[in-house]
Amino acid sequence: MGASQKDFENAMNQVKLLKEDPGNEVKLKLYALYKQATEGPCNTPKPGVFDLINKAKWEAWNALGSLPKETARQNYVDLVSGLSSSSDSSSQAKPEADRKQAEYETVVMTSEDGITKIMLNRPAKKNALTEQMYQEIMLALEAASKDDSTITVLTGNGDYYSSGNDLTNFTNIPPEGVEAKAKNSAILLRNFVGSFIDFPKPLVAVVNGPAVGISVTVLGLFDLVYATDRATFHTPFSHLGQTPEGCSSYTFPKIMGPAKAAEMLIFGKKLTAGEAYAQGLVTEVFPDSTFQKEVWTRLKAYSKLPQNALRISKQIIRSQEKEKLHAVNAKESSILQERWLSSECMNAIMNFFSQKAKL
Ligand SMILES: CCCCCC/C=C/C(=O)SCCNC(=O)CCNC(=O)[C@H](O)C(C)(C)COP(=O)(O)OP(=O)(O)OC[C@H]1O[C@@H](n2cnc3c(N)ncnc32)[C@H](O)[C@@H]1OP(=O)(O)O
Repeated sequence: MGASQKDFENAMNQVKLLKEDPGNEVKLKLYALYKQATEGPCNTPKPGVFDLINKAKWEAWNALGSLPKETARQNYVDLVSGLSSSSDSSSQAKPEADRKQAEYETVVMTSEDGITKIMLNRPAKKNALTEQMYQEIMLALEAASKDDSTITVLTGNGDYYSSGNDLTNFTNIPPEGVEAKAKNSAILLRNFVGSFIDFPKPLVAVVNGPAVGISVTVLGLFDLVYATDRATFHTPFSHLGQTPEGCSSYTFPKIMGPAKAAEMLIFGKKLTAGEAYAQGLVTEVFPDSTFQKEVWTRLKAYSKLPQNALRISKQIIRSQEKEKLHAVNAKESSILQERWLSSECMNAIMNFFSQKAKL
């Protein structure tokens, strides 16, 4: 079977994460394969002789002749995969501990006692999610889905679980790049949430402090949510001129009923950990002083349960509504793509940075 649209989109995102410049020749190949995969054979007039860069790009695309779109997509994915592994090869010589860490800059991934822990690691910024961080979480989830651990945990370093989307993701964009930015962000969002929908093993959120925005909404896709009593749950989408994501427009009304979901998702009501527990978003709340000890003791016991039974049970539950979740995710992402272009949203983000509107 050839590369899927999702493999192709993942490969496009991986290109942005390459640590080393792959050089002009490879960049031209990537460009040509991308055009062929998305538009088919070269269909534009040859640029003039002095337009050197566009001429080189055109020639690379044109050289692919009538290569089918699907083959171009597969070749693009293969080329990126080769680049990613060769850019990792320098780290492969390093000791095991170093190697694991070298792959990620914004998360820390560790595996012990049958539990893989993915820890968001920008404590000074309250673990706000940059584009790099979305990518690294997806890569970490992919790795966790294939490792030999039984349970996967997402948690935060420092006093916050996460303050949600890093609002700098939407700053310093030149006017002519705004639409492309919204489109790429919607693709990234859809892939990010998709990796939670598809995650095959039991997934646990260890909510070590306040959670905001997308870090709250995706909780509806976890199997267990353990929270410290210091945690709060806040989805200030309307304040930001935005709309719900993370499948919360579907999962929250199911979990807590439409009235309580509306309070959170439309009116931005911030819940305490106790309220989130009462509404079914949180599995259990622990006193902050014993939170880490109690949670990890519990998870270590769970991780000794038969691995396949856990995984299969999760998959039976998820399979009932996987298709629905993907459809909701696609819709929410496409609505947000429009929202990000609105003056309501742009003004709210500017306000945050001018310190007028801390939420
Ligand atoms: C690819 C795109 C996908 C998009 C998906 C859609 C997602 C939507 C959402 O997640 S919406 C929610 C967005 N988040 C917020 O609106 C939270 C904004 N932050 C705050 O309101 C506050 O920072 C706080 C309440 C989280 C914490 O307040 P406080 O305790 O007073 O700390 P500071 O504000 O001083 O924060 C310390 C430091 O961190 C920076 N920071 C915190 N959160 C964010 C953020 N979300 N984006 C960017 N930067 C953030 C803050 O600016 C401070 O930086 P500084 O020390 O001043 O350099």
